[in-house]
Amino acid sequence: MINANQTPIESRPIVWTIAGSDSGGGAGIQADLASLSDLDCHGCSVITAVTAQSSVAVSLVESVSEKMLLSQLDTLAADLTPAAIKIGLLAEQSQIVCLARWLKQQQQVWQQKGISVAVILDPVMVATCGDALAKAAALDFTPFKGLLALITPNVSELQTLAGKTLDKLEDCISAAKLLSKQLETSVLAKGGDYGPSWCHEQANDLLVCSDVAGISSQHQQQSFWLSSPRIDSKNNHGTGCTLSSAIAAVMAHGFVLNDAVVVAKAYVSAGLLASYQPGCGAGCLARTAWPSDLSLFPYIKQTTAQDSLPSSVSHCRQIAATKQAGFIKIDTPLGLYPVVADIALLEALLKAGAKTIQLRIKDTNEPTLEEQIIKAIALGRDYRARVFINDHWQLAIKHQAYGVHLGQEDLIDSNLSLLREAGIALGLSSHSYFEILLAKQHQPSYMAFGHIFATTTKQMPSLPQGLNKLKRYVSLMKDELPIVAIGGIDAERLQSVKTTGVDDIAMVRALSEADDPAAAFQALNSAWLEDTSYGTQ
Ligand SMILES: Cc1ncc(COP(=O)(O)OP(=O)(O)O)c(N)n1
Ligand SMILES: Cc1nc(C(=O)O)sc1CCOP(=O)(O)O
Ligand SMILES: [Mg+2]
Repeated sequence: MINANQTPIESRPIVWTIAGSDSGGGAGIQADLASLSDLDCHGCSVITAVTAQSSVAVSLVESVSEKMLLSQLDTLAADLTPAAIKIGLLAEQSQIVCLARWLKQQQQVWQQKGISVAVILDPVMVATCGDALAKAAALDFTPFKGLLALITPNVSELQTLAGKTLDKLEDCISAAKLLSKQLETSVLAKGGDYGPSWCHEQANDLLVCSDVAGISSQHQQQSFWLSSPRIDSKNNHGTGCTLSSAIAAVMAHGFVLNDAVVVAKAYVSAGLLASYQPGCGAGCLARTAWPSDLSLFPYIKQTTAQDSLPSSVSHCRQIAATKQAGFIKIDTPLGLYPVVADIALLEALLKAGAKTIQLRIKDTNEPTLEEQIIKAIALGRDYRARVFINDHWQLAIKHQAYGVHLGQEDLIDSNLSLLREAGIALGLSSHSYFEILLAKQHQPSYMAFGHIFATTTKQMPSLPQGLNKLKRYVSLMKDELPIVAIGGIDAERLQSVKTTGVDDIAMVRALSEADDPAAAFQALNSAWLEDTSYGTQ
């Protein structure tokens, strides 16, 4: 049965896996294709090597010939253009050189056609049972320099690539950053395997971002710890293959790299929780579809100058829970939420019945800024409405506003403790899974997801999210806190936004550019309220 969030079969993005065949079925091409299909993609395969493998041993590895490798690549390229590529086992150095050369040429062809293809490399060297898969002890991946979106070594692979042991946390961080520079790619250094002492308690992966397309400038060239509780399962054969193919799948659906990593991590956690053992050795992960259980997603912590590891996940979650106590919980719908740039429109919309409204004055040098904020807060009291002040959190505290709306960039210069102590409600913007997880850690009163459709109101670094992404975000956050959709929403699009199950909608131009904003508000508000009951959509 197809659920509401599934992509129709005919519009599934194509993802290639270039990897080895695992006759045991738990890893390699077999795990990749199962994951790709489970995540609503059409998987194509380029087999690099055939392995005679079970869950307990690798008996034989035979690489395919260069002719066969290239023939598979050319045949696929002529017909089945990928949205993303995952590369797994490359059994010998000559395959690395051959594939990198082919990829370099093909990327130029795709670029000329305006097609962008993210390539994820999982530098597989050893099978879970401990037997070697690749011919050389240390493969050299430098031919892939500049061709990858992400490389995903585990600790032992990172050690091999770095040419030294990485017992100390600082060494591991430096090695990941160095690899990122050497290959000009983002790096996900996986701590999931039970390796050095710093990755015992939980699965801590280090994401080093390098020129990631479509993410906030604030996260560019930064590093993040992604921490998940360690799932104590011996059935972990194919974990790395599943993770990297899931990252490719999520990117193929148009999500940015950082999102793909956190969704794939949640997918792997869910797969491990439901894992099974078909043979005598390590069993394999279950395929459990696109994850929407928030507890499976990692806790994110940006690395600091000290590069300290986050304390345990439960400790981080406890801190988040303590913070939650401060921010106001919104228990009646925000409804149709106008965002306005002046007091006259604010008053007209309050008169028309708006119960939530935001004053958004972007010019910090506006001489009447404080005066307008004072007036907006007073009008909110008169009309018993929730008035949110955009950006100017100090003035909001000074004049005791109901709420403040902040973007994630605004958080750098704001003091959330002061806002919490002042009893002020907080709305936070999010533009991706990654930002949602970060925003959630502050336990705001509501979250706004945008921009759903193209907007001219504001220059956005990200692409419009569209309804499919909004649906995924809503299924992740529904019942956690109120979710507002913003960006390009108007009378025509209102019903389609409603079908995503989002709680509330915010609008700028649909009201400010209407001939009669008050009448427009009333018409849009009635359309929004029609057949909508809070929390049960
Ligand atoms: C309801 C709502 N959602 C999103 C925003 C955008 O906030 P932010 O990202 O801080 O951008 P600016 O509005 O400050 O340009 C918002 N204001 N309101
Ligand atoms: C102010 C704002 N913030 C957005 C976000 O995605 O964070 S989109 C947006 C503008 C929304 O304006 P309109 O309704 O005119 O498209
Ligand atoms: Mg802002």
